[in-house]
Amino acid sequence: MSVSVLGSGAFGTALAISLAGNGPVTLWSRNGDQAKQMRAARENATRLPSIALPADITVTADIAEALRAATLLLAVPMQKLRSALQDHAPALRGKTLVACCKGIELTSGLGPVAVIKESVPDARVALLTGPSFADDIAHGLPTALTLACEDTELGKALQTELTTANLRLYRTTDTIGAELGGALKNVMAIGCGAAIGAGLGDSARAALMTRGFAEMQRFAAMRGARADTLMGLSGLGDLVLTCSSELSRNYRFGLSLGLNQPFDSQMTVEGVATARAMSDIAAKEGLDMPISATVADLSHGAYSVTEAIQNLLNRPLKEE
Ligand SMILES: NC(=O)C1=CN([C@@H]2O[C@H](COP(=O)(O)OP(=O)(O)OC[C@H]3O[C@@H](n4cnc5c(N)ncnc54)[C@H](O)[C@@H]3O)[C@@H](O)[C@H]2O)C=CC1
Ligand SMILES: O=C(CO)COP(=O)(O)O
Repeated sequence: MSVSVLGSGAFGTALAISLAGNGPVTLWSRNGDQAKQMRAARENATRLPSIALPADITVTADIAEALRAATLLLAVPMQKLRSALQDHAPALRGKTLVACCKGIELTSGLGPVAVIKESVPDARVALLTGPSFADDIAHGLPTALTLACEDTELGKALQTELTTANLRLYRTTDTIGAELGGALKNVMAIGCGAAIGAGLGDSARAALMTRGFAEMQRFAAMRGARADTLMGLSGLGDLVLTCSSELSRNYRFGLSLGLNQPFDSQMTVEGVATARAMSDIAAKEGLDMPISATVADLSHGAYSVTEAIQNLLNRPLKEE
């Protein structure tokens, strides 16, 4: 089997670097100039500077070249996934499409697996998610991720194909639970970053992580996820990583809110749109999701971090 990665940002490039240890990989960029630069410099200077691209990676902007592979990893931001698929939908028919993005689509309220099924109905769909920074993967540091696929046999084949020397894949058939863990932890990471940025301390962060996890579990259960999936790498594992490391862009975005400092608008911060999508859905379903709603409002400048915390602290007392 052969693999291509569509999307040459931080995560797509890191996955290609890791997979090149297994054999040839094609890394596709929609930007011809960027592909040319990466081919010449053998690095992704904007997203993963100073990390060499192994010789087994072919960088291309020619989609036909990338689509020769049977397995395609889709490493684009969640809010861009549908348009990326629509651009090439006829050629994607029958392919195995592995979503590598984390989020809920704002316009539809759907996760990546459902968006792929709608956009390319006869594709074979899976999801790769879990705690991992692109930088760590690209440096060959040990990482464990979840490969989620409703079809057990396809899941096993992909687990074997996409496991590399330093990237160990676990398998589940619960795509809903796996994609919601990855999507919702970004919302909580923004909240935790904001709390730390505003000087509220590590105890406040622990409270936000724990009560945020309760919201993740509530939301995932409403969508039909298995409870144990949320306890695994794709849920709790990624929540812990993202809420506690400044390598996370969602966490750093939160920090900037707490510190009242500007943030680079070119940076992919998936939790902003997902917080909005998640709290809109929760409101419709009558689910209690105060932290998510607060993060959604905070991210759009509705109030300050201090006001947000006061709102959360002043809620009626309840059982844990
Ligand atoms: N960076 C990381 O450490 C990790 C990222 N992820 C997830 O991977 C996804 C992508 O994130 P990054 O690679 O970090 O973002 P990035 O901002 O570094 O790269 C995104 C890439 O997608 C491309 N793109 C955007 N719209 C496109 C379209 N319509 N068609 C084709 N390509 C398009 C951009 O040109 C860019 O190369 C996100 O959902 C993120 O949550 C998951 C795990 C780790
Ligand atoms: O998903 C990630 C870690 O698992 C990357 O987090 P950020 O998108 O916040 O950088």
